[in-house]
Amino acid sequence: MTGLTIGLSLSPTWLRGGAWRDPSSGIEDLLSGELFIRAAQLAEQAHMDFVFKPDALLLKKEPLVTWPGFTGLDPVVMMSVIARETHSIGLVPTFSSSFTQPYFVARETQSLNHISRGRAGWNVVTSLGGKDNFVGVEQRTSVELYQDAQDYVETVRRLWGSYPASAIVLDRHQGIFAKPELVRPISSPGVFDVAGPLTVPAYDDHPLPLLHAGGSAQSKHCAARYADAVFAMNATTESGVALKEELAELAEREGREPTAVRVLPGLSLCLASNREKAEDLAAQSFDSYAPGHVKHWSVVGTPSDAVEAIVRRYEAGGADGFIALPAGSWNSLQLLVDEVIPRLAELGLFRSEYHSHTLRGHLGMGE
Ligand SMILES: Cc1cc2nc3c(=O)[nH]c(=O)nc-3n(C[C@H](O)[C@H](O)[C@H](O)COP(=O)(O)O)c2cc1C
Repeated sequence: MTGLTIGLSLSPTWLRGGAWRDPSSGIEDLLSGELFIRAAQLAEQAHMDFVFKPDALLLKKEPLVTWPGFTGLDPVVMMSVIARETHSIGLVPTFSSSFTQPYFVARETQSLNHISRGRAGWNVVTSLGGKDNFVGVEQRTSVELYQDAQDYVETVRRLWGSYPASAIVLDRHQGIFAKPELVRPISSPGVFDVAGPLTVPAYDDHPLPLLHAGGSAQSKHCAARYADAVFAMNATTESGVALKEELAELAEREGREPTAVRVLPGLSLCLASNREKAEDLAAQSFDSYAPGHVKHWSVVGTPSDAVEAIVRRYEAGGADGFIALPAGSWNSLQLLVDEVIPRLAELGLFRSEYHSHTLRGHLGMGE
């Protein structure tokens, strides 16, 4: 595996704190999709691997006084709109394995994969919460949630394969649409008694790339078995190195390559043309919410500071890339796109153009 993997979080971190109050923030378009189309188009301009939509299935009322908090669109609806306004960038919505049904998730993600012509992935989470919004969901321990998550992912993968791409014939002359003999019901492991087949044929005969976000021992076992990348919270290089080593060992035990699971820490980037301005921006935008909110790896400084921090961590083996969480203002995202990523490309650590138009292709998993 060579080069960085870079994703952009479409949780508008750059509008946090007081930043949304700036007249040019675009906050009015938070729910029209325009805000995220603009961000995704910028990410595509920098040839990033994917945009990724975190999700919450509950709303906390208190933060709404000062900023949007969990206010936001449904991930697949948002990604479907973005798919029509972009051409190459990967699209990774978040779906919980704790509350929703595998059939539903298999169908949504495979539909997005068609609409985007092979650019969809899935961020698997066991969820921050939301149990009370779903009928018939029991309280489960972390161990049970992750056991279910593994069965869930397995079921979704089998559903994706239940109506293979090769079943579609489209022979106008003979009037044959598909080969029903290739369409098969599935057997589901564990608690998910799902028969299939799916109504949506597979876009191609590969499973969609999986991202996973979590931190526990169970999460790492789940990632080692199924994930192609993890969205991690590694504030320090040392913790990133340790996570990479642990996942490499666990992946090998699962019969996978030690490099199969990329470690992508969240990287909070509060950028400006000089350090003083960046510090001011950080002070303004981080002021109004709880201290310690940036638990993530964080750079407050110039684009050169960001390049240096990224190169240092990558070369120390503490990350395979990062998920950008721009902070402070739109300008942090603009500087990431205009200065940080082109510099990484000049250093040979990132692509300077797309060589593929699918997410699998960007991740070097074959077309
Ligand atoms: C970096 C990171 C990002 C996460 N993103 C989400 C998310 O978008 N939606 C969600 O419901 N849960 C999210 N979670 C929560 C996890 O799904 C999980 O429920 C939680 O971390 C507890 O599991 P753990 O003990 O394995 O960390 C995230 C967790 C981490 C560490």
